[in-house]
Order: sequence, then structure tokens, then C-alpha cells
Amino acid sequence: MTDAPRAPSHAQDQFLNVLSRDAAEAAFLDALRPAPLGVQEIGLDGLPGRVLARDIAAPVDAPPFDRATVDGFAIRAADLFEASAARPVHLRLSPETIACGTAPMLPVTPGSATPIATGGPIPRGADAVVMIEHTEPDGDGIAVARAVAPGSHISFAGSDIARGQTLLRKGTLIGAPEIAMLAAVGIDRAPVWRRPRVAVLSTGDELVQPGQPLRPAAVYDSNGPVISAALRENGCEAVHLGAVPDDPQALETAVRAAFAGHDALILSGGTSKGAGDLTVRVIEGLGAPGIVAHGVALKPGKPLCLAVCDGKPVVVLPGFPTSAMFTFHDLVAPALRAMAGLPPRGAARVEAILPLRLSSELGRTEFAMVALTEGPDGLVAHPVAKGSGAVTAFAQADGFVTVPALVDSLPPGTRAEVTLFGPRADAPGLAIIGSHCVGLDAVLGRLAGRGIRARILATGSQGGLAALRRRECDIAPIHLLDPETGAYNAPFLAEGMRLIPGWRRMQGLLFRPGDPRCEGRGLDAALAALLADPEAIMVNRNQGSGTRVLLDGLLGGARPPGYWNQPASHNAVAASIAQGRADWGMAIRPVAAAMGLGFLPVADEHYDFAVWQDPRDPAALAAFEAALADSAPELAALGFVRA
Ligand SMILES: Nc1nc2c(c(=O)[nH]1)N[C@H]1C(S)=C(S)[C@@H](COP(=O)(O)OP(=O)(O)OC[C@H]3O[C@@H](n4cnc5c(N)ncnc54)[C@H](O)[C@@H]3O)O[C@H]1N2
Ligand code: MOO
Repeated sequence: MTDAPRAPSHAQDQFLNVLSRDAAEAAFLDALRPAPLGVQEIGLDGLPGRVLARDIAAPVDAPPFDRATVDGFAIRAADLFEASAARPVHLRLSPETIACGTAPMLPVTPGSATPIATGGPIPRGADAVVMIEHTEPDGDGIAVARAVAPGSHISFAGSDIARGQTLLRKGTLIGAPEIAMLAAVGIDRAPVWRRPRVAVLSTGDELVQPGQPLRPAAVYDSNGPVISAALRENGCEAVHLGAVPDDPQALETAVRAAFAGHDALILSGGTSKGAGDLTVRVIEGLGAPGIVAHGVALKPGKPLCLAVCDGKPVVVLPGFPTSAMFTFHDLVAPALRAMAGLPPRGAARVEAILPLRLSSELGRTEFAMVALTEGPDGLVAHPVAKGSGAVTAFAQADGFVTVPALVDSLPPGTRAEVTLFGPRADAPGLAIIGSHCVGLDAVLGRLAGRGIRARILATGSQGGLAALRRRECDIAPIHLLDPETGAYNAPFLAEGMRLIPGWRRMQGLLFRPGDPRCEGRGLDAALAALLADPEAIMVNRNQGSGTRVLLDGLLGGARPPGYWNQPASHNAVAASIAQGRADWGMAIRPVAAAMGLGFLPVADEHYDFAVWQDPRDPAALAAFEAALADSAPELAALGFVRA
């Protein structure tokens, strides 16, 4: 409860009351007591995805009558007890033929048979059907050379669904199989829970809706669409109202309107500081009891704000996309599912080995997202964290490992429980761990065309080689320069590994077009001019990258301004120069071209694939090599030269 008086200052008392995850959940559920919102009758067409509000009993039998399951003759089994190949039994034919949809008029009397189609109602007197191919025409009737057990080829009334039986239970999520059952007993509408209508509002001056051009310093609103999608996956109707700027009046108006017209309200962003106080004040004014938790000892997700106003949930998710999704799934979705009448989502769990130490912040329950590969001793859980601001972690991860608040790290080799996002992790065909290159996407496209799926985890060359050494992946893409020999990749292989030759990528010096220090000059002259100018700021690369080795070689011990800015990708280097945060750096040519930057070639870098000589899936690896050969045109178009 947060009725504490607020200082009118700008003091950073953002988290009035940091609760444990469990305490926050309990406070929220206690104040909300989530329950379904009411019942509505919906026709069959609208039922998929809805949740049944009452048990449904079958009003009729299915099938409604005893029927033939084959084309043949309705007979009396007793007539054929003695039938054999040596002494076929003759049966005379009844004058009627029973088609589907024809009610029989005449009984089957001893010594007779009635032609019947699959699905035709069994006539009185008959107790079995003999298949047409087990009979021969015989004068005015048929000859049957085998006995037939009573009940053969008959499906009896009510054998599928018995009248009065509970067909579907309350709480069932209706899909195609349920529609079939309802339709089969003649039901054309069913009572379902009303879907909670949930308003979704993003907050922040920097947000631009997808489809619009991006302004400088702005980002696309990804939380709004992803929360809306997740709401729909959890039985709610999502109403995405776009983004509202950090302006008190605009925020108050938007929040009040969204709250009034919906069953729940989900905001994102601005929970931790500044504008967050605005949102919090508006929420406090919406109704009692108001905010029940603001600040939860969770990682990601610390600034989560949970409120209940006049019986409706009002939630402010952290702005960072990964934090927003995690807190939504962990603490918000279960309550909304209960309001939608859906049962709790059962999460499958598997055990997997941690290949590396997993560090965690003491005092916060931490969820570490992991991608699974198959290792020699079972599943291996590779952390895929890119920070709370990332949007790709959910798509790349199979699930997460929970590190309790009082644990600060899990050592390598720990067998950890992984809670899966989906029903079961689908085993990828090929596990590729190492350095990522845009050219690899072209190869994987070709590989998919050959029906083989691959999982890529971008860990850098060294991480990939280590995973390959532990046999936790099939392929490690690497570009490692041995400064001693000047050779690429081969010196780094372990005994029993080999290289599949990949391609060469030209590394070079990047600059903004028109920079007089570089434009029209050769590499040496440009470098000399840059190093001579104290105003020239460089952007470096991370230690351990091949590009860094090249750069350090070029710099020959110099430490120009910007040296300590060390991002880990070609794209970050190019963005930094294009946006004027730095003036020069090193990256591969396609990245320079994509950003419209000037480029002075420095050296060809070799990007190859390390594999074991005795791979665990030789066929998949052969398919990879074939896909690599097929990708020559795409690679050439990207500016890569096949090795
Ligand atoms: N000094 C402190 N700074 C921060 C703290 C802290 O305790 N002290 N907490 C950090 C944590 S943890 C998180 S999580 C974030 C949460 O911040 P907010 O909830 O206030 O979110 P914003 O500041 O508005 O945005 C953070 C980040 O996310 C981007 N964003 C916001 N909305 C969207 C959206 N709809 N779609 C895509 N991206 C969005 C926004 O542009 C920012 O980059 O705060 C830390 N800081
Ligand atoms: O809570 Mo924040 O979500 O750690 O990044």
C-alpha cells in the first residue's frame, strides 16, 4: 500500500515499497480477486479461441443410429456361422438398397442380405455387415465364403458420443476439435466467458508507431504491439491505443479515457523515474485501493507497478521490452487469464546443463533466458541475454532459468531447471554457435529450402569454438586472426576439428563521406590525418574480435580519442560514425555501404566454419555445405568472396 505522503521535490524515491516477487503477486491477486466477467452466447463461427462458461451435454447420440462402416451387405451373422471357402453360403438379396440418408423399410430376414453403403442405417434384423469384396454375385443373391462376427462393420448409436454425456467442460479453450464435437450433436452456439477488453497504452516522447518514419533519437513502439499480441494469446481482447507523450495533461486524459472504457489497463514505460511519477499520480486517482506494488525484486522487471482501481487491474510495465514482457507473463497474464476464464498456463520444464557461469544480482529473483541445444550429456542451456532493452531474447530463447534472490551465481556444469515458453523445445536441426555475419543468413535461407532448420547463437568466435569443443553445437563460424602468423582461423582449431571454408569480407576504415581527412586519400594518408587531429574521435571494437586485432595493428600503440568506446558489432561502429558520435572506425564493407559511409580497404578477413571431423549429424552438415555452395550469388551480392 502506498499511501505514504509524497515529497513535492524531485527526489528519486521512485520505489516506494520494493516487494519480493511473491509478495507483489499476493498483494495484486488479493486486491483484484480475478474472476470471469460474464457469459455470452456465441455462434459456431465465433467460437474458436473462446472459453466455455458452462459444461455442455450432448442432446443426441453420435452417431444417431447404428450404421455400416463399409460398403457391403447387411446380414444376420448366424446365417454365416458355417460359411467357408469349401462351402460358401448363398443369401438372397432384399429388394431395397440402403444408401446414406435412406431409412430402411424392410427387415433382414433369415437367409437374406440387404445391400448397404458406408454410413447407411442398419436395418432391423441385421447384426453385421459383410464387405462387398468378401462376396460373389450368385444367381438372385450373393455367395459368402467366410463367417462374420456379430457386430462386424457396425458403429453403434452413441458409441462416439452418448446422449446426455458431458461433451465439453467449462473452462475448455475451444479449437477445431471442439467445434467438431459441438456440430456433430447439432449445437450451433455455446455460452462462453466474455473476453476482458484490455486497453494498451505506451508512454514516452520518444515513441513512434511502426510504419511511420523514425525521427532522430526516437524508437519504435514495440511494447504496444507485443503486449496486445500477448493479451490475445491469453484470452483477452486487446485495444492498442498507441503512445502518449510524457505530458501530464495528455497522460491524464489518455489514461482516464482508457480506464473508463475497458476492463483493464496496461501501460508501459516511465515507471522508474520522472514521468513515472506522473503516471503513478494519475493511477492513484482512478479508484481504490490503487497501487498495491511499485517496485518488485525481480530481474528483469524491477520498476513494475501493479494497481487495482475499482476492481479493474491497472498495470505499468517497465519500458524496456524484455522487462515488459517478462513481468507481463509472470505477474499480469495469470490474473488476466483468470478474468478470461482460462486455466493457468501449465509450463513444461526440462533440465539442462549451464555451459558457463550464470551470474545474478543478489536480492532480486532473476530470470535468465536460455536457448537449448543438444550436448553429449543432455540439453545445454545457453544464456541469450542482451539486456532488458532487447526485443529478440524472447524469440531466440526456448525458456528461462530462475535464479533465486539469495543466489549470486550458478557455476558452469549446474543442472538447472528450464521453464519452457512453449509446450516443448523443438530440437533444431543444426546448432550454430559463434560469430554472426549477414552472409550466414543467406546460407541458412538455402538450408531451410533443403528442409533443415538451424539455430544460431551469436556469441563471437571464441565462444563458438568453446561450445564446439564441448560438442554443444555442430558448427562454429569464426574469424580469428593469429597475430603471430597472420593466418586466419586454422591455428585455433582443436585436434579432430576441420574448417569448412566460408568467405572473405573486406575490412576497412569507415568515415563520413566528405570528411576532408579521409575523402580522396589512401589508407595511410587518411590514418595519418586522423591521428594527427585531436578533434578526430574514433570508435574501437571489443577485445577479442578480429577487427580489434586489425585496428590495434594499424594504431601501433596509439590511443586516439574514442579508443575506450568499444562496441561489439560492425553495425554499432557504422551507426556511431553515421550519427556523428565518432568520426572513424573499422568494419566490413557491406555495413559501410548500407549506412552510406566512406570506406578505405584494409584487409581481407576470413570467415570460416569450424566443425568436428566426426560430426554428430553428417547428413545435416553435408546439407549445410551444399547450401553454402548454393548461396554463392547471394554472398557475391553482399560483397563477400567465397573462399
Ligand atoms: N537511475 C535508475 N535508472 C533506471 C533504473 C533505476 O532503478 N535507477 N531502473 C532501470 C530499469 S531496471 C528499468 S527496467 C528501466 C525502466 O524504465 P521505465 O519503466 O521508466 O521506462 P522508460 O524509462 O520509459 O524506458 C526505458 C527504455 O525502454 C524504451 N521503451 C519505453 N517504452 C517503449 C515501447 N513502448 N516500445 C519500445 N521501447 C520502449 C525507452 O525508449 C527506453 O529505452 O529503467 C532503468 N533505469
Ligand atoms: O528491471 Mo529492469 O527490468 O532490470 O531491466
